Amino acid sequence: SGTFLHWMAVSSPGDIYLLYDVNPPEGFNLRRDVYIRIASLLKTLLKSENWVLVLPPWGRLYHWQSPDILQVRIPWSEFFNIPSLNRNIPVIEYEQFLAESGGPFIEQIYVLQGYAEGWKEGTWEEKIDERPCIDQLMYSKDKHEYYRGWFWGYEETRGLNVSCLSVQGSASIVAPILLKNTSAQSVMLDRAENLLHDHYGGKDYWNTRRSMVFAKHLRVVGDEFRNKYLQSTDEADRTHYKEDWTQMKVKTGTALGGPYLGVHLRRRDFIWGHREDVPSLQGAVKTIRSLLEMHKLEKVFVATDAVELLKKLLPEMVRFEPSWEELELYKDGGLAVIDQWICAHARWFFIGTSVSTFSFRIHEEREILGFDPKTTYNRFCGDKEKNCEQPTHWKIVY
Ligand SMILES: C[C@@H]1O[C@H](OP(=O)(O)OP(=O)(O)OC[C@H]2O[C@@H](n3cnc4c(=O)[nH]c(N)nc43)[C@H](O)[C@@H]2O)[C@@H](O)[C@H](O)[C@@H]1O
Repeated sequence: SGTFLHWMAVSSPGDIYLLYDVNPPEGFNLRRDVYIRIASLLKTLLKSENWVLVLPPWGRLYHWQSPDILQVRIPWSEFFNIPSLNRNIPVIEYEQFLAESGGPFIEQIYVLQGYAEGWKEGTWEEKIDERPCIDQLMYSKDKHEYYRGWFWGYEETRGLNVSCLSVQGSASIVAPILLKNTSAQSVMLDRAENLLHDHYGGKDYWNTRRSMVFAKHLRVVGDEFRNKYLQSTDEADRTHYKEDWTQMKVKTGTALGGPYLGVHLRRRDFIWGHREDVPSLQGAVKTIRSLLEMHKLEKVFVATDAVELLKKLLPEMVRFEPSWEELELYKDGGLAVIDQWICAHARWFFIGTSVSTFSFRIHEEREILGFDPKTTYNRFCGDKEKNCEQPTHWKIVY
């Protein structure tokens, strides 16, 4: 329908589709990071040819274990605003790719991998070469010689060709191969997390990051929660948001935020291996209580993946607790977005978990909203951590 086209990039015959996927165990916010790297590659490709990025459907993520809801084949529009993404690079959802390309085939799949020989110490060079596959392929040929594999839960999708690329370098290093070595109309890069950022924290990085505007329905849920339980409104907090990210340029320090402390406490697979930089629950609660006292705050909003254990130690914490209907509607990904959105609006201040990309994405959201960096770049320290280095401040390049 017309409305549908209006929301998507309008691709034309002759466009080449770029698809990608990420190592299965990686989480939501690490995947958002990989999107930024791929967007950078797409910008490079667009200088020579018309490419369109096909957004890899969300699903079957290791961390999304809420029972009784089917979390597979989730389009990006459930979590992000597609027109905003499109103001940065041309993107379409997988369903649109299927409709347009007329068949369930991806012509060329490149599985990205490292070099079997590793790299020589002291010499870093960017390189990419077609090489034999090192690990066992996650694709297998069926009786028609088509490749079957995991295509985001789309059982009918097949690959026509699979080969491996050893790569050591940033995203755009793949561009020459995609431009010269292939006549395929659809190319997929699997294990795309093997590519590094072209320029982490640069202008292109930030343009792509700013274009990742959360879906409106999730922002509205977060805003209503702020208003109802945290006395926080954009009016009073000076956190006016513009849906058109190209117009969103706030002077640092102008956002006030709502009268609460924002916390992201990552536990689960983060405490395996007894990491020194992650606090015990008791340690974290001690820090939270002293922060509340220091800033004379009464309320603390907590985003965490360790709810039950924390409830006993910090009964007064405010959390977004979805009803079953809300969980079914927003899914684990939507709840992550809502948690992040609320943490991003805390006044004084936000404290996250060391090296968690979930926390990093909150830093960036606060940067976009215009918070004073002092209120943002804080993390919990391990109980016995000696040098508890705080997160780096990444300034937006407009
Ligand atoms: C150990 C590594 O950790 C990396 O995670 P890290 O960067 O923290 O962050 P993410 O890549 O987002 O993965 C963590 C996942 O756990 C859930 N989660 C964690 N904390 C919260 C929270 O406070 N609220 C809600 N609603 N959900 C939470 C959420 O589904 C999120 O996608 C992973 O990406 C890697 O794959 C690996 O597992």
